[in-house]
Amino acid sequence: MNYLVIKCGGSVFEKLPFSFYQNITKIQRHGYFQPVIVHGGGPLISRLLEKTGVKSSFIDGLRVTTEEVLDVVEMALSGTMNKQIVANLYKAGGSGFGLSGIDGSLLTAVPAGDGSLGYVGNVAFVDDTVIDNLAAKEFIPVVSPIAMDSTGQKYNINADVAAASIAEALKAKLCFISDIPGILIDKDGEQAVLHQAASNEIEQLIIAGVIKGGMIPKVRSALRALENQVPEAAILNGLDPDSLMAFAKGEEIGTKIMLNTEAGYV
Ligand SMILES: Nc1ncnc2c1ncn2[C@@H]1O[C@H](COP(=O)(O)OP(=O)(O)O)[C@@H](O)[C@H]1O
Ligand SMILES: CC(=O)N[C@@H](CCC(=O)OP(=O)(O)O)C(=O)O
Repeated sequence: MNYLVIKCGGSVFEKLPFSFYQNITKIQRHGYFQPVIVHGGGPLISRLLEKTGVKSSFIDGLRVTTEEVLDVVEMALSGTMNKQIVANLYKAGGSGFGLSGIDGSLLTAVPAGDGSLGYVGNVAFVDDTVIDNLAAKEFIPVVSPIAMDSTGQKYNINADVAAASIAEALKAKLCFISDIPGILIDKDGEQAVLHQAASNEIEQLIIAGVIKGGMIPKVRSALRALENQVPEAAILNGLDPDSLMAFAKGEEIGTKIMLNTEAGYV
């Protein structure tokens, strides 16, 4: 199956035009790709945490996750966000199937980093047969990034990380739908979109503080995916109703993330 992994960011979710969902169903119906949606929901999680008085902080764009935070993350992602995306797809004529990384053991997690992030995980294994089975029935999988380890302990996976891992397993093209037109840099005192970004430039931009916060897991996950047989990765603007379809048709749009070798660096 020719998959396209579409990571839908919480930053843009509430502002996405209806045509975004229509385009996903068109991409499937016209046979461009079988879409797989992986979604975040950072702003909703933050709002719910604030309401319940639970404090959380970020390290390099990753939310430090205590047991209390994890409960809220799961509620927001696997509940509200996941089902709203399935409902939006339905209104656009598509058949979404909502699941988290826990369901069918789609994603197996391992703890991320040195433990200072709490219950934040990385993906050790993706059971792509779960996706294949849904796609064979013409469902559009809609995945929330919660996963278990081999003992059944749950983890909060950053949605960019989960999307990249799923794209790696499916060897699929990958796009990150966010609230910016791509990686923004300062050019002659004005903000400009970097249309292509290679590994070495990306690391320099992180060190310089130009790429920060939630953009860090996005670019790092994209680079890792490209190193693991993902053919293409781009950051697209969800507010531009044509960007997803343009990417699906092979046009260069947003920021194309590239490995150094691809970009001509040694
Ligand atoms: N150089 C950069 N160019 C564009 N956005 C950046 C950059 N550095 C940091 N960001 C931030 O990254 C955000 C996107 O990441 P995030 O908030 O996690 O979004 P999403 O929910 O779509 O994953 C942008 O809204 C912007 O505030
Ligand atoms: C570990 C980690 O950072 N998890 C994220 C999961 C949601 C997410 O990634 O949402 P966006 O795509 O909207 O950023 C979080 O708790 O916010």
